[in-house]
Amino acid sequence: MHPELIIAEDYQDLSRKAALRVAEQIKKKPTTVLGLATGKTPLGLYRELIRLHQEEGLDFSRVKTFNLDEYYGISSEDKRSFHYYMWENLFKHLNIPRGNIHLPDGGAQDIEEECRRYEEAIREAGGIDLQVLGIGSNGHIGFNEPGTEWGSLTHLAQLTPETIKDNEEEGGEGIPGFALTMGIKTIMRANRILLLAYGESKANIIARALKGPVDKSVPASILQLHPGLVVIVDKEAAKFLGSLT
Ligand SMILES: O=P(O)(O)OC[C@H]1O[C@](O)(CO)[C@@H](O)[C@@H]1O
Repeated sequence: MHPELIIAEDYQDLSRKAALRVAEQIKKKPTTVLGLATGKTPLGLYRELIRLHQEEGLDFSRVKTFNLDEYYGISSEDKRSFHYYMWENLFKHLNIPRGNIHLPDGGAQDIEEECRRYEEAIREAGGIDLQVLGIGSNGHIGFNEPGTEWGSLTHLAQLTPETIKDNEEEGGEGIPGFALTMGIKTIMRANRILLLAYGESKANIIARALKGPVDKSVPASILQLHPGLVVIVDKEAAKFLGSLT
């Protein structure tokens, strides 16, 4: 069946199952290039990866990472930045060399150049082996909001009021209105994609993304066309998936 759909008991189970997939990938290919996401959803996965590193010796010394996105107009030291989030929630707990970690630079002066540089860095690393993805309540992936072109590469995106509101609920007031994000095409180029979602609030959008028409109004719906898509959701987020299960 396509995509591979795994329904977890709860958030902890989802996080463990996702971490096992990431760990398997790293064991199979120690030089794995991971695509990483921020937001609430991957926090449990990151905690579990830290545990696997600390207790079971999962080795990140040759792993490379590329994050999906970063807010525009704030520095990487800013506590609202995804640099800060990633450092605090994952990187500082692992044995990954700093030089192997990549995020778009939201403080870059020349945006177009920064976007080109980011695409080039992904290409030079050999492309993304496994991309971890969450889904926004409006179906966005990375910061590719509804209407984004399927052929988009890394670019400056304007966030919708809905996304700003969601992210302020998580990250506090004053979230920038723009971000640098991998494009839909950048994401679709990954060899494998691990899409994660939990909770009732994601049930509707997950069903539209996986069972609805492939349409730009739901950016995540393009994932139906990805041959290496693995979806891990908890029971609540799976509520409307019906016949897919
Ligand atoms: O996991 P959350 O917090 O629901 O966020 C969903 C998605 O929204 C973003 O944070 C961007 O708004 C993505 O990076 C994330 O995957």
